[in-house]
Amino acid sequence: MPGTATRGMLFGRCVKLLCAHGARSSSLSPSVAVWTKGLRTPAAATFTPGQSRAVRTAVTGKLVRNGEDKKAVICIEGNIASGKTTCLEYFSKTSNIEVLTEPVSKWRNVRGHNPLALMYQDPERWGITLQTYVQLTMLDRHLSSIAAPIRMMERSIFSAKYIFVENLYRSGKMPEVDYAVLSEWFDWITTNISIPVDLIVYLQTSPETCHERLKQRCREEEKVIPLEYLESIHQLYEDWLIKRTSAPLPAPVLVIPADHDLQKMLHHYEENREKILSASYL
Ligand SMILES: Nc1ncnc2c1ncn2[C@@H]1O[C@H](COP(=O)(O)OP(=O)(O)O)[C@@H](O)[C@H]1O
Ligand SMILES: O=c1ccn([C@H]2C[C@H](O)[C@@H](COP(=O)(O)O)O2)c(=O)[nH]1
Repeated sequence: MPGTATRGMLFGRCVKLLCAHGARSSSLSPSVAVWTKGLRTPAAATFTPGQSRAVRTAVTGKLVRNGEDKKAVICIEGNIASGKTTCLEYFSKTSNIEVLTEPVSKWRNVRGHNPLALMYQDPERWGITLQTYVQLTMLDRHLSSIAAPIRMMERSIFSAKYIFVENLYRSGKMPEVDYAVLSEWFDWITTNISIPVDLIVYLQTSPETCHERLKQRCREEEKVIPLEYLESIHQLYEDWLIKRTSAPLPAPVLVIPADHDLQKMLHHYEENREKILSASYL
């Protein structure tokens, strides 16, 4: 129909936009890899041996970043200050693993603005602003090219939506229209773009432990976080990853109790190393 963009055209435009942004922006990873829209029929695949970025197909019909879909993806999930960064730091010393921390520095400074601080000051006004940017930067993290065969990420686009957006909405701090717009974006992204996750490692802590560690870390924006906020986040994580009643699970879950002191946690990580890395054989 004249003047009406088809889903495919919109999709093509979105990819071009991503590429154009990557070419001139310093804040998101450059999107120079070849992208293909997975075909619905595997038999229709064209594959040229020897060309790692040749056209590949997927049975899902989703956009696939060539080559990256073969790599194992492990997401470390948990409450604020549960020890995710510390865990990633530990595994960063392992060859074959590339760790991708949460892009918190971007959330604290986007072109001179601090949406993280604004959200904590006035969630009703700035919740959508922060979470829109979180969604974009997490998507960028999921789609970035890495050299290593195993990608270990701090959180995911899924927890941004299922935990943080959900928490703002359910606590009455996000207007319904903001929630609807964010949900439309999230649904479009997850319907049209392949975001594979092979394993979720859940660092399970009590909200009290996180509150203590949060105070110890002393991040300026987070000084206003009360224990009740961490309790809500904890409950949402438990519903998603343990009770499995709230939202779809993108991958199997490995639970690691994480209230212990640092020494014991490092020991637990070592004990679970094989289980975690076996995600790369899946
Ligand atoms: N097992 C632990 N015991 C005590 N303190 C810890 C432990 N793990 C991390 N910390 C400290 O708690 C704070 C939050 O840890 P961090 O790894 O930054 O959490 P996250 O990335 O989940 O927000 C940091 O100051 C860190 O040094
Ligand atoms: O979707 C999100 C993800 C994170 N945040 C906030 C929560 C914390 O204040 C920081 C970073 O979290 P860490 O657990 O310390 O890594 O970002 C959010 O508001 N929305």
